[in-house]
Amino acid sequence: MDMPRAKPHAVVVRYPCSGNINPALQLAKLLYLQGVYVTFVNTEHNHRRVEATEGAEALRGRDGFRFEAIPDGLSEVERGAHNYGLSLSMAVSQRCAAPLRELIARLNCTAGVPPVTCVVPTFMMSFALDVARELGLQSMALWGCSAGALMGHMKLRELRDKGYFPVKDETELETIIDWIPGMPPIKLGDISGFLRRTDDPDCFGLRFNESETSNLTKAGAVILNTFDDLEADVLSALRAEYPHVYTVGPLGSLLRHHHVNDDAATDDSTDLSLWKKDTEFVPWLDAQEPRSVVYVNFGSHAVLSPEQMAEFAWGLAAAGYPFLWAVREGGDLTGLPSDFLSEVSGRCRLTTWCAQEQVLRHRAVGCFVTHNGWNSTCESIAAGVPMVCWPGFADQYTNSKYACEVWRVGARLDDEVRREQVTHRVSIPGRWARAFGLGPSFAGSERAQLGSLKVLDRAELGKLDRYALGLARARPGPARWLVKVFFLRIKRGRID
Ligand SMILES: O=c1ccn([C@@H]2O[C@H](COP(=O)(O)OP(=O)(O)O[C@H]3O[C@H](CO)[C@@H](O)[C@H](O)[C@H]3O)[C@@H](O)[C@H]2O)c(=O)[nH]1
Repeated sequence: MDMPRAKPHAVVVRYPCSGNINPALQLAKLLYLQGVYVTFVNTEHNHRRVEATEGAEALRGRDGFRFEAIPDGLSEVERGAHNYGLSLSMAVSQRCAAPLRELIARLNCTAGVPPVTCVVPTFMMSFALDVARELGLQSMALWGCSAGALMGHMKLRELRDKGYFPVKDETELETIIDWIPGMPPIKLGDISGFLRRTDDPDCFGLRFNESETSNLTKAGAVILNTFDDLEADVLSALRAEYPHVYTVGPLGSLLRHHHVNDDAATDDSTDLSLWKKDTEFVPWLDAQEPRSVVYVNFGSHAVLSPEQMAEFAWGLAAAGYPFLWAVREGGDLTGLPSDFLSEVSGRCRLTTWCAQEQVLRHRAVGCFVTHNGWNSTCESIAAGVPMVCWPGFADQYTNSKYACEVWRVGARLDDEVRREQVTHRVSIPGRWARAFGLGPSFAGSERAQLGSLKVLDRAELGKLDRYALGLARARPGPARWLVKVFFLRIKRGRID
């Protein structure tokens, strides 16, 4: 008599920075909703942080979805050091393989838990791909950034070989690179923020990104949190070189689709955060005019100097719009000029770490001043909110380039931020909104100023979201792969 087949069991291992937590959890939850047993692995440090912000209950998991933790290999001295991010990358890549092996062995001996069949690491966790190969397991790597950023990263070695970097001075970052397949002509400095490191061309970050990108080819499949209609050209160029590249995004949209259609998905206990999420801004937002609020949030890594804080503060103040500004580090406002808060009293709401998707989807929000982390970029596009872009490192320059020049849903700030430019840029979407009758008034002369910025309206942008959802239901395309091929392959053990 045939024994019933055990459920496939995916171990999702995410890089321990906050930007990864949402897409990795969304993917894990989608796998779970497709009947895959999921173990979601945090580092012990982040596991404790999530417990502290969300409560132990949030990590309890449920039948078929468990949370586990492995050490990140970082000593407390290293954790407190200035270059914490680099030490973390080094420690994770060199010291986490053994704990992961032990975890998989323990899971395989746990009663009621099906044997592990697949390892799903996020980018920068390629040690997990080696562990999978060693144990004879399938593997898929989640690239949490855009296809454009992946193509740029894939070309780092070639750029080095062709002598484009190390750059001698910053003007060379303006060099236009027009030979990367599928990509529009792009400034060297927009291909990856790491190329901007003129002081240390051999920096660990750049080398690590280079090697981790080429290690992606060790995975049975590389899955991207994007969708074909957003990045058609670069995706087809990528697939010509790497046939195992698949699009599964926007993961947030797909999950929302499940929330609508699947009662089992409505319990959202896999939505976790490393910071306590502020939702107290909601009544304040409710009281604002439609599309009148400028939302400012530079994600989980950016640390602004006091001078940059002052330029943003006075630039926002002069624009005259109400604004919601996330100032991290436990609400440390020491960087803000002392007379600033009294100047903007009543139309400024400060927060620390907020429920960003909720903010972006609120009718009062008309513009997003962002660092262009990929998740923020996708969330803004899906919510139909135009962006004012101020990228700071890594893939954020590529995302900003696409947002401003390819999709034309954003306007870029200079690297050296100036208050006048902040005022001007955040005003564009506001004026544009009024032009379309969404705000109180429109002065005809302003239309000319809008000419250079073709911002789509919220309804048009919302189509992107709906289109992605449509694909999930019926149409051939990226989400079809997620829903059908991906899961069937995992279930049948045919990822190769
Ligand atoms: O107050 C906040 C701020 C952010 N978020 C969420 O946190 C995530 C932030 O992700 P992202 O916009 O990608 O920014 P980072 O955290 O800075 O992301 C890192 O990881 C990304 C890929 O996952 C890269 O694209 C970025 O360059 C890198 O900085 C998003 O889902 C936001 O909704 C909140 O919920 N509340």
